[in-house]
Amino acid sequence: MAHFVGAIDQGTTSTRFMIFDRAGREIARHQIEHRQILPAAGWVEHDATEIWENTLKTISVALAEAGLTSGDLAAIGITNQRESVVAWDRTTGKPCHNVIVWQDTRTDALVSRLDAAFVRDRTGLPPATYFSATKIQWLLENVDGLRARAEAGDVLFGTIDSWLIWNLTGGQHLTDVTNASRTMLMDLESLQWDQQLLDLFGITRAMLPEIRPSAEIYGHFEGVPIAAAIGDQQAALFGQTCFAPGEAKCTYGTGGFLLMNTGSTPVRSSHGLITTVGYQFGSTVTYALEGSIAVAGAAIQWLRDQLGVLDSAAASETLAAEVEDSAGICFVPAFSGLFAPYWRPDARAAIVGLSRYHTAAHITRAALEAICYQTRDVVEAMAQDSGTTLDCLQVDGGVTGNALCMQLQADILGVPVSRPAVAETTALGAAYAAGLQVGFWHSVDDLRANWHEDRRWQPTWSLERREEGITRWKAAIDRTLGWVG
Ligand SMILES: Nc1ncnc2c1ncn2[C@@H]1O[C@H](COP(=O)(O)OP(=O)(O)O)[C@@H](O)[C@H]1O
Ligand SMILES: O=P(O)(O)OC[C@H](O)CO
Repeated sequence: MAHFVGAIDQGTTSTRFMIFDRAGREIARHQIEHRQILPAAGWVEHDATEIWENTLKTISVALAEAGLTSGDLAAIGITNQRESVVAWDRTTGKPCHNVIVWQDTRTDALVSRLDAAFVRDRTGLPPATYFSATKIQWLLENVDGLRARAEAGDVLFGTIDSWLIWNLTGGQHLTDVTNASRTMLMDLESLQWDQQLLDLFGITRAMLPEIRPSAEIYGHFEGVPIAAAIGDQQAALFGQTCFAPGEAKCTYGTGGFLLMNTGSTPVRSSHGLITTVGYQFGSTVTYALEGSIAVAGAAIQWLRDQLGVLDSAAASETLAAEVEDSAGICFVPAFSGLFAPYWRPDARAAIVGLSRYHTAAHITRAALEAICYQTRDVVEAMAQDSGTTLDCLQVDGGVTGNALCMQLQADILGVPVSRPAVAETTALGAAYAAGLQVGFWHSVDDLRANWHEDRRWQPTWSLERREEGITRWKAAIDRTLGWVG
């Protein structure tokens, strides 16, 4: 009898395999970072083979460390960084190019030619370099011989879920609907590839995977059913047990992503949010509104890796705590332009207000504040679009390990911030979806009972201080616009 469920969480910076028991408790995990390949300004790539090898390794090490074998797993769920595109050879299974990552802005010019109203209406997405369609178009137009091979049926495309399903199951070319909803190629109502969009980007249907619900048996790996695939932010929504309309969470990883469950109908945004599929079980579809922030923890990574002012991401908390505030500076980390709610590809990052007085501690504190101000911007847009004002923000993801940042978030939002006991809600959500599919869990009520609060931060700033900060932040945003393009 299998007592556990496993989840592969293939994120932007690392791949982890986690094992959960029936109470949703973590039994084991193994995590491996992969290389961030930055070939030119604005370009971000990963090595698909490295990601696949890391996936295999994390599964075997986590099982070994827990003293388990694959036979102890009732199912495996997959969750993944979304939008990033892989192209691979159907016969050899070898990638034809590096993964073009969601943060990559090389397709700026292709995006600027799109009819924004048409794309938004069909897909729920504002045209942006963020999504998969122009990345596939770029590969077809720029990799020698790729279009001819793809049209002959020799090359397959997919997001990371498809790449992992293909490798784990020995050749199933499938994707789940939440990932498909991020490609800018899927009709949000029919949940199928849209022929007009395929024609627009020069993509043929046979190059793409079949779209399937978020939970079903896609195939087997070492005899274990691969029973769910779900984009990482939607998985976190599920792992945070936001099953009812109006329930929302914010995940702070490389980027930041606020998602609100909107029930069985797609809610169209008029305030700069995305309409997306939350999850699909059988024929029941749940939609979500999403505020996507391109750079959250990535700003801390940048301070660590590019500027070298931090030894580790965690050191950002101690350094930022050395000063009482950011002494009037603002850091807008628009490295990939600005996503929600601005959608300005022409923005680039800036630190404004600097004088000789300022130190690395002020800049680090401003980076943490930027994560929180960006989140406040999307919380505001969410309230305008959904008519629902959050009275508490449920949070998760790597950055939530930073207590100072979460205190700043409560201060800047003016509402409490709550972190669950299992902060790895992305992996947990994928495990939940897979476990429900195979009957390991029986209903979402079982899952709700597993949610426990670990820590809550209460707002401490006066309204005046909050408003002053927001005004300064908006002025800083204005200064980043129109820098490129
Ligand atoms: N204590 C911390 N303070 C601030 N940022 C952190 C902290 N720990 C991790 N991070 C940031 O969180 C990100 C990793 O979080 P994770 O949820 O694993 O992201 P992803 O799924 O995008 O790979 C990195 O960008 C890292 O810089
Ligand atoms: O890998 P993460 O957690 O930063 O998530 C990336 C998102 O899926 C991009 O849309």
